[in-house]
Amino acid sequence: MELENTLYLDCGNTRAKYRYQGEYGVLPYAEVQRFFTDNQPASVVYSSVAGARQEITTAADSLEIAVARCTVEQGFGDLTLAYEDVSRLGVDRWLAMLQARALFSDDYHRLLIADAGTALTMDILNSPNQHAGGLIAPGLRMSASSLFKNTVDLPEVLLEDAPGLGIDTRSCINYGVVHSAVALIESTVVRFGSNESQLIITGGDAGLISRHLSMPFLYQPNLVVDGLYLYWKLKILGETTT
Ligand SMILES: Nc1ncnc2c1ncn2[C@@H]1O[C@H](COP(=O)(O)OP(=O)(O)O)[C@@H](O)[C@H]1O
Ligand SMILES: CC(C)(COP(=O)(O)O)[C@@H](O)C(=O)NCCC(=O)O
Ligand SMILES: [K+]
Repeated sequence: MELENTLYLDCGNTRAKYRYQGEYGVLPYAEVQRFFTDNQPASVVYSSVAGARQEITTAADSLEIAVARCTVEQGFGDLTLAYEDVSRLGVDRWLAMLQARALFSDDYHRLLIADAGTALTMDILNSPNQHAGGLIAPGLRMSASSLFKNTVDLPEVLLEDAPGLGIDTRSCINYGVVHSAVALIESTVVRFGSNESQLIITGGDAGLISRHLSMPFLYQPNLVVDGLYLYWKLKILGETTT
């Protein structure tokens, strides 16, 4: 499989993100077939937090495109994962860690990664090759919708920026949801970081959250899909050198 005409797809719980011929985008699952037909990638490499994705295998089969699926491997690239059963670790979290290490390969800091997608996850690398562990919390949209679903009187809120304390129900929900994520990220950095820590933030809600972070951070919108590209590059190079 070649690298550049390969379509890289990171499939999250909400939607897929792609990297193709150096470009990035969001791909709703309903549009996978059309995207494959229009672009005719030479091959597809994908990661998925929800098992095999039928939209991808069906579209690829119909156009005779080769497909490979990325799964978590303990020790890959010398990264030791904190999970005993690494098959339980979300592949998106793993790819984010692989890419974060690559970004700081020359100038190493303790790395803290926050991925604000459907769920909000964090992972901490104490040293380049050592995953210390992480956390999983509800994502912003999920938090807002759980308030709506589990109460009589709260409305469904479309999240937006939360500059100050709420002055009506919607703005109170907005503030509470956005700032609970901000507070979780900041407290995790304070607790598990060091003077040399680097916070990296990605995911669909990273923009909304990072506006309120009172500490330095690096925004990497394509962290996971770039990690998938890196994974595949290492896999291919590894395969050709052995
Ligand atoms: N246009 C959008 N469609 C869906 N989610 C969006 C959109 N814009 C922002 N979001 C937020 O981004 C989250 C999904 O982020 P994303 O990183 O794509 O998730 P995942 O990797 O879990 O599929 C949603 O839960 C929502 O809070
Ligand atoms: C925690 C997640 C739901 C996050 O998924 P996402 O928000 O990217 O859709 C996903 O990484 C997952 O299903 N993980 C498996 C459980 C674990 O990581 O322990
Ligand atoms: K996530």
